[in-house]
Amino acid sequence: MKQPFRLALIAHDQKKDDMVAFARAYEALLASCSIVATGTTGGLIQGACPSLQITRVKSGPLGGDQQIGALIAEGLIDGLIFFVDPLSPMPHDVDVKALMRLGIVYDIPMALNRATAEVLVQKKGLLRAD
Ligand SMILES: O=C(CO)COP(=O)(O)O
Repeated sequence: MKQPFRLALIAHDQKKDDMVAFARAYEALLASCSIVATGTTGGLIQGACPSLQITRVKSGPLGGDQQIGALIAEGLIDGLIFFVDPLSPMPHDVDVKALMRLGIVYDIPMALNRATAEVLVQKKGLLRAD
C-alpha cells in the first residue's frame, strides 16, 4: 500500500496568511499527506482546512522548529514547506537555520517560498521516494 507523503508545514507570522491561502488552494492534494506543523501555523491551517490531518508540535520559538528538525534527522519527514519571513528579526533565528541545515543535510525537498512550494506539490506530486 502506498504510504502517505510526510509533509512539514511552517510559516512565520508575516507569512501565515500566505500559508493558509496555499493550504486552501491545495487542500485536496494535501489531504493525501500526513502533515506535521508548528503550533500556531498548524492551528490556523486546521481551522481553514478541516479535511487535513495535522499533527502539531510546539510553536517555533518554543522548540517547534527543532522538533521538526529532529523528525527530519530520524528520516520521518519527506518534504518541508516553510514560508520564511526574510524581513523580521527572530529570537529563534538559530533554530530556523538549524532546521534548514538539516533539510539540506538529509536532502529533503524544502520549499522556502510559495513559488517553490507550488513546484513541489504540482511537479513532485507529493510522492514518497520509498
Ligand atoms: O516560528 C515559527 C517558525 O520558525 C513558526 O512557529 P508557529 O507556527 O508556532 O508560529
